[in-house]
Amino acid sequence: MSASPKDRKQALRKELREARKAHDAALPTSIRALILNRPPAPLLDLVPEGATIGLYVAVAGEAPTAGYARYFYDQGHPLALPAFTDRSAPMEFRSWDNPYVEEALEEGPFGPQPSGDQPIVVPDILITPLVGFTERGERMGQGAGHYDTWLQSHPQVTTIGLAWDIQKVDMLPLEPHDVPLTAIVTPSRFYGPF
Ligand SMILES: Nc1nc2c(c(=O)[nH]1)N(C=O)[C@@H](CNc1ccc(C(=O)N[C@@H](CCC(=O)O)C(=O)O)cc1)CN2
Ligand SMILES: Nc1ncnc2c1ncn2[C@@H]1O[C@H](COP(=O)(O)OP(=O)(O)OP(=O)(O)O)[C@@H](O)[C@H]1O
Repeated sequence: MSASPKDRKQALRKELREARKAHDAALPTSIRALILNRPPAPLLDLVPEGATIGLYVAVAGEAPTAGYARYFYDQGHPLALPAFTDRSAPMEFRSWDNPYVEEALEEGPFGPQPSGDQPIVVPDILITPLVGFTERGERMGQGAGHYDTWLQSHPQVTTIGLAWDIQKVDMLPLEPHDVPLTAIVTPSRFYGPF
């Protein structure tokens, strides 16, 4: 019997997480500071004035978001980050006051997140982490279904995947709940809008 999409995803996820880590670790510090430092013009074309931008705080291996966070903040956009009340709670977004101040965040079950005092918001533009993508806008994440579940109840949101070029694959095992992206940005290319 051939493996199910879920099993094939898990195997590919392991491979791509390792590739992503190795790629990131091999980047010279002086180069890393320049990469994905400012959103490219085709991304800005998708962002209305005043739109709330959902971001993520990158962990080791992930495409960095600090430059985009500061850029959008400087342009007057409200920012938001994923937040969880506990490990089994669904993902929500809470306001991110100030991307220049690290202490503004507290430790959540999946990393730094805004404190529970911050209002819950719905981003208009969502910049998502990913483990793998295709040039057709298909996305594979960490496998917890956090983004797919949230996006299913917020289908109007514009979703932008942020990734290293090496995370592109020809095919992803897909399941019916997988929500495709509006566009993808890598250090060398812009894919979409689809
Ligand atoms: N930076 C970042 N923030 C994020 C996500 C993400 O992928 N990256 N999420 C995405 O949904 C949500 C949190 N959900 C997560 C669910 C599972 C794992 C996870 O399994 N992590 C692995 C390590 C992965 C690696 O080595 O790259 C682990 O803990 O073993 C991480 C986050 C929201 N915030
Ligand atoms: N819309 C949904 N409704 C209910 N469960 C879902 C939904 N989307 C995903 N799931 C659950 O989450 C599990 C993981 O899904 P999948 O492997 O597609 O996650 P992913 O795309 O890698 O992660 P994410 O969406 O967090 O980035 C699925 O097996 C499923 O049980």
